[in-house]
Amino acid sequence: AESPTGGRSGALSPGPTVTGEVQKIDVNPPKGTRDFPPEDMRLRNWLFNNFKEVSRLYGFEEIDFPVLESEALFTRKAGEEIKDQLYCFEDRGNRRVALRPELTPSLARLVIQKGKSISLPLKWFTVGQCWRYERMTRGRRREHYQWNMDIIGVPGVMAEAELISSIVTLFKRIGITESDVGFKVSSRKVLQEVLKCYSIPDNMFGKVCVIIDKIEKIPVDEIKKELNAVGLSQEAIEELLLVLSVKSLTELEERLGGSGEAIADLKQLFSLAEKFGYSKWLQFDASVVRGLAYYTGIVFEGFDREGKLRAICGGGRYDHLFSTFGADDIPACGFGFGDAVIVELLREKGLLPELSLQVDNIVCALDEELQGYAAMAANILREKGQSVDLVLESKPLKWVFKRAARTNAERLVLVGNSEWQRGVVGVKVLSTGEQYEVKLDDLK
Ligand SMILES: CC(=O)Nc1cnc2ccccc2c1
Repeated sequence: AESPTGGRSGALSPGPTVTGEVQKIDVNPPKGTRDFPPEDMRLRNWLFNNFKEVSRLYGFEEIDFPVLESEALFTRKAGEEIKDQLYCFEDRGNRRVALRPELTPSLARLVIQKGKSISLPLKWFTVGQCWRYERMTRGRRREHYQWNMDIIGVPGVMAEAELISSIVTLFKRIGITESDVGFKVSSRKVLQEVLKCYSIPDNMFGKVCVIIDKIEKIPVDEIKKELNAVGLSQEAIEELLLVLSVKSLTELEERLGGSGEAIADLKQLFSLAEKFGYSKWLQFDASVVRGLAYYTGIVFEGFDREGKLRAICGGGRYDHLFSTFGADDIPACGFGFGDAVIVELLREKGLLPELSLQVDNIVCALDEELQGYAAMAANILREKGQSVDLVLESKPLKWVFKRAARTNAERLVLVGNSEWQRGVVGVKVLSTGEQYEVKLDDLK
């Protein structure tokens, strides 16, 4: 790297400048963010490739959109934490923008943008980085990656059943079973039916759900206070909390009566779970509401049965998100699956995969003037689809063997003078120690 005064210098320590010492930069990533050096990147790719393979198995199409969005996409007025922690700012064009805290609003924006030109149902997925800005306190991460799968245009709970099935498939692929995790399932229509009895206006629904989602995070008195503050009567609050503590569908039916949509949806979902073969993974839990204001129906979250970790994934139906963006409503449901909790779970269960760097060949010239021939050998191997780590400077053989061991190279290909004269190269199979010479063209 050229230092400002043209002297040679290492990559990180620019030489002295004309005006004096240059301040050494901070080599750590910004607060709350992570780097992915090779080893971490191998684990991330392993996880994301599983996400993508499951999406393919379910016939979903991959989409993407900018990490930067108009702030307006996320300014819902339901007291959500995701809005309080929005990573937003004014750009140089004085536009209010935000680093997306979730992916669903972008997906809805794209669906609306595509409008009539797309035929429903849509099955779209993406894996994207999401951001939040928390005051320096909690030292929590400010970014994570989420796998999202969404089905747009299917009103029936077959869509939710299909989505949960895809998550079960993911879990099985990475070695997680129903003894490790489960899904808590409920429907926000339960809350809706209760609130309707107390003539709570619809626009309060999202707010009430966001408050109730905190039921296991803050004291119940605080919940009552917040519910009271948004206008719920004492009686409504008591009834609500009672319904949320219901432990079974049967009990719920007794309480709500068997005619409501909530019961019908949940019964159908549990019977479909039977057919999909993942009944053992599901349990009804009336207290599950999820913290996003736009859910309107079935909601679910994946949890670890030891109860040590935060929700692994979560999702549900959001039939009115599109109208909040000024478009006609389209029935929709989806889920988000983060990249953090699942890794903690795999670590706990000793299921983290051993992913080592692997290269098929290390190719090395035995002396300087043979570099070009080493490049030719590398070229031939690469054209055959073989990976080659080409030694780019003249190095002692000891160094080459050390590197071959570190990179788990399959073979060492040595380009030597006398061999080259005879049109061959030396090959050493590192796992067996077998050595042989071979014509360049016969290298395979
Ligand atoms: C465990 C974890 O990293 N959670 C996390 C980290 N970053 C986020 C960023 C935006 C929204 C949710 C987020 C959640």
